[in-house]
Amino acid sequence: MVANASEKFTNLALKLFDINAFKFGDFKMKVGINSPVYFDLRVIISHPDVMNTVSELLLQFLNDKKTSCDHICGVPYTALPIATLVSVRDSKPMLIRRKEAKDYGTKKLIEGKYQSGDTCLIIEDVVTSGSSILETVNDLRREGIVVTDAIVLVDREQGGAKNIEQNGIRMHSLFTLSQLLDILQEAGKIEESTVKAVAKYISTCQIKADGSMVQPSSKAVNELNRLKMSFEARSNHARCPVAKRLFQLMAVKKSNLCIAVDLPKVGAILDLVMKIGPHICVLKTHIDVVEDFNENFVHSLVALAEKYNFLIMEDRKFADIGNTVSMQYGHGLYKISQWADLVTCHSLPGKGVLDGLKNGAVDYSNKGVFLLAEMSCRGNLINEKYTKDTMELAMDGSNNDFIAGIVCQNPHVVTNPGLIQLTPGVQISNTSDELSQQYSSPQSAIKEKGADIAVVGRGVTNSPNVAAAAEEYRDQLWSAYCSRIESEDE
Ligand SMILES: O=c1ccn([C@@H]2O[C@H](COP(=O)(O)O)[C@@H](O)[C@H]2O)c(=O)[nH]1
Repeated sequence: MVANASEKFTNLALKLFDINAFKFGDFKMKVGINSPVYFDLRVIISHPDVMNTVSELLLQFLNDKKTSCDHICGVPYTALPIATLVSVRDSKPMLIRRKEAKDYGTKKLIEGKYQSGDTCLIIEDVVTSGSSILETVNDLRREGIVVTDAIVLVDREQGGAKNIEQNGIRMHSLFTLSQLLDILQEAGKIEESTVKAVAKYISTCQIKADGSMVQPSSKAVNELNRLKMSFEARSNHARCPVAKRLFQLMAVKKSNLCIAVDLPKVGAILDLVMKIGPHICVLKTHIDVVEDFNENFVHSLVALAEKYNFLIMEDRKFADIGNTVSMQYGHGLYKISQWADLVTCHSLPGKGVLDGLKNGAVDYSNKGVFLLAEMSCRGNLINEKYTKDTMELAMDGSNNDFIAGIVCQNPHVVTNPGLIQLTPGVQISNTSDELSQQYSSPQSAIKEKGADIAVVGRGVTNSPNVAAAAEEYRDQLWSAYCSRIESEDE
């Protein structure tokens, strides 16, 4: 069946969300204020079907508006490929505005064949203040080219249209931010609280063409800053059912403590879990260090998890091709998928590792994954690009019902309030061990590193009184979380 125009718009909006062309959370903007919504339409060049639809809808929109022109010019850089497609579809010659004039040859700023008095339509991906459009318009006008209209894919509704119109240019948009929010909410992709948070931000954060705020005194608050949100509120933003459950469990139990039970004997593990169970939200295992593993052990562990209301995470750090990971997760001696609510996984193999995990679970709707974006040990080889690419994988629309959170060490990695930051390397009395592990205090893990859940291993398991130690860590971590969400500072 062929989609009608309105279905095409809706489908495009949903597809843009799924490919991460825009996201919700806490993002630093050019104007210096953090925004709850961020557009990155550069990603669409990796999706020819999206490029095709965008150019088709732009052309249709322009024809409907009867906007005529001699040339088309995209604002560099993101809009350049879009403008190229529209130019080809419409058989309309293109102009390219260089960001800097060449310092050799023709030294031209505007490339393409034109004459003074020709008309040109501007194409842009996203408009905030409109300053990028105006820079392009000014250079075209200096060459005598007449510009009266600009079309953008998304208008963030932060004053750009007005700023551009004050310079004699009509601005058209395929989508306004409000329209996108409506479509996403209608499709169940975002919550009402997200829509409200964005609307509040937009109304307080109108921007002039020079980048300054219209009302500099008004405090634009980003209500989607996860570091300031309660776990209850964040449970509404979780796309992964296990993450939702974990947020709620943490709020009810007032615990953001995960204990790593890296002990070799099942008896010792079960004995410890009975003592620490009341204080933890997650119990983390390394099942392959257990010397006397047997099926009864995992049954007992699951029973204790039910009794004390915590989730079980197997820190397997899967890192192989999908087929191998599928077997490691669902089969073998440990049959991890049968008893662990959560597992950890390296992003190194890419999407295939997640597909493998999904394949290895009988029903992955009650399972979740924490992706490793950073590690706690000194000298680890993870760099910024790896961390960023890991987050792209985590945010991919096809995985977000399976990704419960991220293992990392700094507060800027997780921007989405629906994802949980898990931070290992926490101890009160030591700052390192002899094998490169690095520790921070419970307060520093929560308030400086941005942890939602802190992982404590030997800090508890080596204590002569594990129950008291667990209680101490739990109290310190929970009060650091309460003070983080209550404090006024950014
Ligand atoms: O970057 C990472 C990832 C995982 N871990 C795991 O956490 C615990 C830490 O134990 P401690 O005794 O508190 O050092 C352990 O199970 C690691 O495998 C990590 O430390 N760092």
